[in-house]
Amino acid sequence: MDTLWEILTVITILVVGGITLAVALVRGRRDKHSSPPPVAPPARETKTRERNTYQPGGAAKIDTSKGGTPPPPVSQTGTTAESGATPPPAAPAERAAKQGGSSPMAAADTGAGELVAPATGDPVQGPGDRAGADVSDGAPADETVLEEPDQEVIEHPESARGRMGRLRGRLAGSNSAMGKGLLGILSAGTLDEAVWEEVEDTLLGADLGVEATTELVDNLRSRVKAEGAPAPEQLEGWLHEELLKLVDPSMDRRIAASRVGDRPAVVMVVGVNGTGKTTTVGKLARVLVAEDKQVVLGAADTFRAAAADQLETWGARVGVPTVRSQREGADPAAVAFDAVKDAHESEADVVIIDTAGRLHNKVGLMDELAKVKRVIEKRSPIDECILVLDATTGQNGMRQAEVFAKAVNITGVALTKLDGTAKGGIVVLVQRELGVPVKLVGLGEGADDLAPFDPKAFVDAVLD
Ligand SMILES: Nc1nc2c(ncn2[C@@H]2O[C@H](COP(=O)(O)OP(=O)(O)OP(=O)(O)O)[C@@H](O)[C@H]2O)c(=O)[nH]1
Repeated sequence: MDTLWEILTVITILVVGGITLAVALVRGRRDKHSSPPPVAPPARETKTRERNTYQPGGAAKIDTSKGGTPPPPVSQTGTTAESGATPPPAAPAERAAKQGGSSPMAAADTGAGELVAPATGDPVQGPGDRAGADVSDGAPADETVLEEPDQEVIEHPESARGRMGRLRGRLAGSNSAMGKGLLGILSAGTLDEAVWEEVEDTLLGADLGVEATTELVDNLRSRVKAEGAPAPEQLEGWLHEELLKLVDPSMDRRIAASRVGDRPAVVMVVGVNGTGKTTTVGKLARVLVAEDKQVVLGAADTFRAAAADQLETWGARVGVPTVRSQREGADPAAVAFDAVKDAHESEADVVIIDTAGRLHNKVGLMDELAKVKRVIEKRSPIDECILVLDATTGQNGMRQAEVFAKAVNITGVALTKLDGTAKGGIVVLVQRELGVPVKLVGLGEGADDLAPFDPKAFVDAVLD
């Protein structure tokens, strides 16, 4: 009997133990399931960057085919861009490894030459020479952010088509004084030595430059000599022809803003501060958006924080993203590099890089621009380098142009503030001195007051 009890007790203990174990196991599992899940890294938000859907009415006038092999079809659904909040910056070391270069950039402050601010004539200066403090060449280390525009507030920029026609009044307003003056002098009576001198003075006063002035007057004199005293209309016709010859309609004024093979076109914009550089980049973005181009802006003017804000605002108005640094004084080459990278990844048509126009001194600025150029070229060739010149600055502007041309390979000029000067002859002077065409002209402060330069419309406006 005792044995029976013992067996029953053992069985009971085993059963109770088993049940307890089972309950504990079940609880344990439940607890495991109800515990908070491990914190997963935030999913990378991918944002579809939609193509700007604005369709310009009629054929756009600006020719953006330069350098562009026919663009491969770009997905209409757009391409992905990294989260708008945080950029995709690779770690500095990773970037350095990828890009190879590591030699520190030499300090650039040699104290040599200064650029002069166009409006004030003051030396342009800043708090320090950033180039001297830059990180290693080719290893951009500053964090950049991609500022995606708010798609709901997109403006529809005016098509470039016929802009110069609309803006002709502005051009004529200040420059037709020269044309009228010339026609007045030439039709006043006998074409003697005094008249030709007066013609020369008028042309020189319009910043045409000595060489072009002499050429134009010599040609006119030869025609008069060969064909006898002309009627005023004939003389006007000759003047028109000779001026047009000087402006040179044969120059290639296309802007490289179409995809080149399987990559975006890269446009770098340089110029002294105050010439209208950032404004021109913003206006150019609008021109390209009006032509249904997918544009990315790079705010590599990190010298002044407000410049990046200004650029971002221009971009946001037309749905164009801006790659920028939040830090004033960040490495501009890093920003430029990341902008080009973003444009590649988002399969944009073109990336436009705004650069600084002011540094401690000329040498520092030129070294920085040369570095920006070199670093961009580690990722992509530069297809266009546009120098922005203020038309009102005359010879000073020309000196600036020569300095910039030594640092970077200028491929075209944007001549701003032509609305506010009677010195339209600078178009000819710039082209001759630099050997590159004026491609764009700024004719006002309005958002759509930038026009592709049209030699005939220009000469018409001057002589009408
Ligand atoms: N009248 C006129 N004003 C212009 C034109 N283009 C630019 N401006 C004005 O010139 C001023 C300077 O323009 P910005 O674009 O800030 O010049 P910036 O060269 O970028 O100068 P920083 O940012 O200081 O380097 C602004 O007030 C513009 O509105 C133009 O074609 N005509």
